[in-house]
Formats: sequence, structure tokens, C-alpha cells
Amino acid sequence: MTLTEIYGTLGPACQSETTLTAMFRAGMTGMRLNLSHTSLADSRDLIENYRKAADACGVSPELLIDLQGPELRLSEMAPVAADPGQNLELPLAARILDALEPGDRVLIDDGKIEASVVSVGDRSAALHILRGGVIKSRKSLKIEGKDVAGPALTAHDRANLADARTYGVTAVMEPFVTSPETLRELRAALADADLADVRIFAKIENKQGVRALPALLPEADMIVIARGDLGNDLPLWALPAVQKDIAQACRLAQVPFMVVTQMLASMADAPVPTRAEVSDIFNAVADGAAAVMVTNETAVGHYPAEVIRYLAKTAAEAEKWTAAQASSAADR
Ligand SMILES: Nc1ncnc2c1ncn2[C@@H]1O[C@H](COP(=O)(O)OP(=O)(O)OP(=O)(O)O)[C@@H](O)[C@H]1O
Ligand SMILES: CC(=O)C(=O)O
Repeated sequence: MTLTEIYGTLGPACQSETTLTAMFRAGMTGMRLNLSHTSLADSRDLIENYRKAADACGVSPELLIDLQGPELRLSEMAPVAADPGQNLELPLAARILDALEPGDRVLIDDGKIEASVVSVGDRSAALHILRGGVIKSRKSLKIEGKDVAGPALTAHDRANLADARTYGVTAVMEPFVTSPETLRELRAALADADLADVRIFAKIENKQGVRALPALLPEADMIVIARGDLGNDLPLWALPAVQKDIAQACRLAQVPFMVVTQMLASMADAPVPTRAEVSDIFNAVADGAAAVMVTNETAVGHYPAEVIRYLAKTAAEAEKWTAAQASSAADR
């Protein structure tokens, strides 16, 4: 039994009771439902399977909802294969179009795809693809060098909070937190929805969030080092130091922290992780992470139960190693 909370992300690849049961047996303690892709009401059957699987394994699982909040995303669209050098027109929300200017660089889907903006229209923008890939519905979008303000809670978020008690939600993730007021607003919305016992997980996803950390610590139940979006806002080689700095600040303030994203990315398509991935999980837990979480590895990957097995087993090894280090230091 690990002390570290072990989270998967719910999605099409793990919706059956059989798969979810295998994931709980492998050591999963909770799951995240990403409300940028669905709603609690539309996930009724999935959540029912989740409960049945947990009951079968004798687990009282956490159910974490990840709100839409101020994150920028692509609109609903059919997938498009974008090749480098190609120009294509993408439908975008008014909030994004208002911020875009010709010449801007945009990163799509956690930076997998990169493009420059050719022109901006009323409903869409023309992009020149620099780094290609398949562009899919509702993927994240970052405009380099611009922080576009958005609401802490969208109408969709408020509707989901109203349903949260019914579906047994135990924690709420707020994306792109950059000020303590956002967390206070969420805390008040939770109290209004009779959810005062629900934990708040504050996602640090950009440099502003990192700078605001000292003010966020007293307002959060968990700080989330959300490396997907954070890695879009920094040179990637700067990310490990930022992760270490956030971890240290959390340890000093005694606020739990969670490390997420790409922990077992290669396992979306392979049953065994890389050595680098298991080292990443081990180091996060050895640095004091209270929780670790995978995202698309379980939501859309081919080996969701194996992913949880590697995540939980590696976290357990790191806990053992940390305890052994502490006891040998105490003996000296
Ligand atoms: N409930 C769901 N229903 C359908 N597809 C989903 C669902 N949850 C996730 N997915 C798919 O799995 C992918 C990975 O899930 P994840 O939650 O990591 O999404 P994301 O959009 O990359 O997240 P982030 O909020 O970190 O930007 C999503 O991009 C989406 O295509
Ligand atoms: C999970 C997530 O939101 C991120 O890493 O950006």
C-alpha cells in the first residue's frame, strides 16, 4: 500500500468495469475526469463503472474533476492532418481570436504542433504550420508570449459543480491558477454547492502561476505541477529546475504537491516504460510528491492497467528508498 496518491485520467480507453478493476488492483487510488472533454452528466455510465470497480476492490477512490477555467482550447472540429509548410484555416473561439495577431506563434496540444498566424478572421484564423501533426478537437492552445485572461469558472464549470455532490466528487482541479483570488472564488463556489469538504488542487501551468506560488500556498489543498502546459511557457530544459523549486516551496510550506503529465508517455503505445520515465516517477516521489498522475496514458492509451502498475510500483519503491535513507541518517 503506497502513501502516494496514484491517479489515472478517465477516458475512452479505460471505461469498462473490467479495465477499471484491473487499474484499482494495480494500485490506483483515484482518477481525474477532464471536463474540457466531457461533463459529469455525460460521464454517468463511466462513473458508475468506476464505482463498481472500486467496490469490487474494496477501494474508496478519489474522483477529481479538472475544470475548464481560463485554459485556451481549440473548438470542436474534425481531426486535420497538418503538414509543415502548409497553410490551414482553424475555427477558434472569439476570446482566442481577439488575442491573436498576424505573426504570433501558437503551440497546439502541449506544443506537439507549432504554427505562425497568417491572418485573423471573425470565426477562424489562417495558420502556417511549422511543426506538423494531427490537430484534434479541444486540444490545448498557447499563444507564445501572451497570457490571455479568462474566467476562473466557466458556465460549464458551474453546471458541473452543481452536479459534483451527486457524482461523489472529492477534489477539484483549477487550471492556470495565477492568483489567490481565483482559489477563494472557487472555495466560495464549493461552499455554495455544499462541497466545503472537497479539496482544491491548484494547477501551476505558466510562469505567472510559478511567481504567484507563495500567495497560492495557503489557499490550496494540493499544488499541481502541471508539466504539460508549464512546459509550453518555458524552454523545456528549464522545466526540471522549476519542478524542483515548486516542490521545495511546497515542502517548506507543508502543502502537498502533485506531479503530472508524461510520466509514462511512451506507454500510450507500449506495455513497458522507458528507464527515464520510471526515474522521473521515482524522483518526483523522492522529492516529496504526495500524488502522481498520468493523463492520456490511461485516457486514450493502449495499456491503462500496466501504466498504473508501473506508476504505483515505482512510487512504492521511492517511498521505501526514502524511508531507508531517513533511517540510516537517523542511525548516523
Ligand atoms: N472523458 C473523455 N472523453 C473523451 N476523450 C477524452 C476524455 N478525457 C480525455 N480524452 C482524450 O484523451 C486525451 C488526453 O486526456 P487529457 O485529459 O490529458 O487531455 P488534454 O486535453 O491533453 O489535457 P490538459 O487538460 O492537460 O490540456 C484528450 O486530449 C482527449 O482526446
Ligand atoms: C495535466 C495538465 O493540465 C498539464 O500538465 O498541463
